[in-house]
Amino acid sequence: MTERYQQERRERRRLHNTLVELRGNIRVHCRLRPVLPFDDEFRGPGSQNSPVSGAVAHAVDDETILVECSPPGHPLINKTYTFERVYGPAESQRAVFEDVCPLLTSFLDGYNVCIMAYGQTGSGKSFTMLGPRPEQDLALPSGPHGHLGIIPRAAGEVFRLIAENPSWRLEVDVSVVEVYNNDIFDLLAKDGCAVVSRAKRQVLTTTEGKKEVSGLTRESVHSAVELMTLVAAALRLRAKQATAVHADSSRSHLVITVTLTAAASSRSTADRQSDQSPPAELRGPTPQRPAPGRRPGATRTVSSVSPRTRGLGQGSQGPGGQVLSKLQLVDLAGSECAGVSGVTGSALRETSLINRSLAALADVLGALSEGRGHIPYRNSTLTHFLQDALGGDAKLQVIVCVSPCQKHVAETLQSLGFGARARQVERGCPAPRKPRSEWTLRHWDVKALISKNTMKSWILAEILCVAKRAGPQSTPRTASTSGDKVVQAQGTSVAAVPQAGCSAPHRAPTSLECLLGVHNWRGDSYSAWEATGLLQFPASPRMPPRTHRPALGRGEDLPRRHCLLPWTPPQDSRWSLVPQTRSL
Ligand SMILES: Nc1ncnc2c1ncn2[C@@H]1O[C@H](COP(=O)(O)OP(=O)(O)OP(=O)(O)O)[C@@H](O)[C@H]1O
Repeated sequence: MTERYQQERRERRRLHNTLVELRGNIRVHCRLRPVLPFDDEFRGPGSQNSPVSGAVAHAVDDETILVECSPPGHPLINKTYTFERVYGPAESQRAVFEDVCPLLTSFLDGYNVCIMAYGQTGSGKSFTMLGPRPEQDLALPSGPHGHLGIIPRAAGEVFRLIAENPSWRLEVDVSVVEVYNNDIFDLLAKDGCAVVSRAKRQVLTTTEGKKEVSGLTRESVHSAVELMTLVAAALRLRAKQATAVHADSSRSHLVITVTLTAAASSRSTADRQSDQSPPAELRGPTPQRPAPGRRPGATRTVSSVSPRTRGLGQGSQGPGGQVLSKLQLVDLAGSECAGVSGVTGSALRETSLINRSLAALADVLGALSEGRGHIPYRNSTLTHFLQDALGGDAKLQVIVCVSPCQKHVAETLQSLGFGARARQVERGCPAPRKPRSEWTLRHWDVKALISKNTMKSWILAEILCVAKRAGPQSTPRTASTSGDKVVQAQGTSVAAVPQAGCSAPHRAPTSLECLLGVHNWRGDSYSAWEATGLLQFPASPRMPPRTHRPALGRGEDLPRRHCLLPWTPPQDSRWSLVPQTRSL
């Protein structure tokens, strides 16, 4: 019984996440840290009767958090908040990572992804993102994984996914910056003696309107250990300060950006042109092997010259340097009440600038959730820098970290309010960076297609159903056939995606060509679908009568009822997916 209940909960959550994604919402998870020894001194009188000593915030279930206390001289607080996922104090780092792990598959699929931890000082942001004291442990990804945070696990997962597909030819670069006192510092920059030093940088806008940091150092990495070694070195430069709340408080926002680029290929142009099949992610050398002309650990710098006339992928990176996707991992500085943290002097100024930048972040989310015309990204360097992730096409995951203690209840309520507001934001469906002709049909791509193509959504929904039945973890393999990229999910082909430049006049269009409007719906479209062998009506008569078929031009839209109502489908005539017999 309990197992069935858990199963249904999981299914409900999965469906909810799908909905969140379809609506373009920001996913928000909440993590409640345990009461820790350093909290003892903050235990308040209103929390004495709490089931967990000193705790006033409780994870009621895996979607709900309750804050309940009666601070002296204040009205009773009894508030619940719901998030896509709530982690209780006993939940492991692994559990947190497992929920964000699918985003890394999206990153490899060509989506921009941003994972961000938000919360008050000492609430567990760095613990969640990095793990305990990562700057002291250089061998993170290969060491015991018990307490590793999201960043080292993500590094391991990215390289694991790449290694799973030896035909992919990618380069992975990493940059690390901190936003400190409203300025950006490059934590991988080296001085004249090749010693890593902090160098001040600026946010610029590229020709495509994207935000980039000028002159930013990007180090090429070929393994998770290499990546984490750089991160650990950068962390030693990050601004820290002991406060009354947290002895090791970060005073800056840390942003680690992992960039996936198509590496320059050693093959001739003719060779490349004769290769019909590879999607964008298959170009260039494998990440384990350095690209021709690039040594391991090579540094590249984003040019600061004429940022408006030079995109990130051009000029500084050579012909193979097309940026495919970016993964931003953000450990924000903690909000804090100066009275509680007891800071003075320069630390007080830091606190004020941290709070101001976090307030600017909340303002941006507020403006986005209300659909305002003007979004105040430029009110702070942090929001200006993260503009693409917040309002752009990135899949954004926010993890709100909270303390269970009564002393921090005001900050906890503020953080939970921030998370609730972030959940209200509705953006466009995240778009992959790759050209449409190179899309690989995957779980998320189909959903993007559904939202763009209402006419065919019912058919796409069928495809999605089959893809889902194969399981969210299934990674479809791609292969080349005569001009089509066939996508497999656990041995069942779900659709064929047209490749660029293969629209031979007499060739039967593939199902997805029809779905995408590449081929119009006149004439033989239905039988053409059958001819592909990918989608078919199992029962006879197979097609709607000609008079009832939609006569539409390319790209025209048709409400679903026109397809379905005039024609009564024969019994059991749902579109079925035919197992692919071609060898892949
Ligand atoms: N879930 C947890 N389990 C065990 N210990 C935790 C957990 N979360 C946080 N801690 C511990 O609490 C302390 C504060 O956590 P952390 O450094 O991550 O806070 P923070 O939110 O990053 O603070 P700041 O913003 O001031 O840097 C650390 O000693 C950390 O190891």
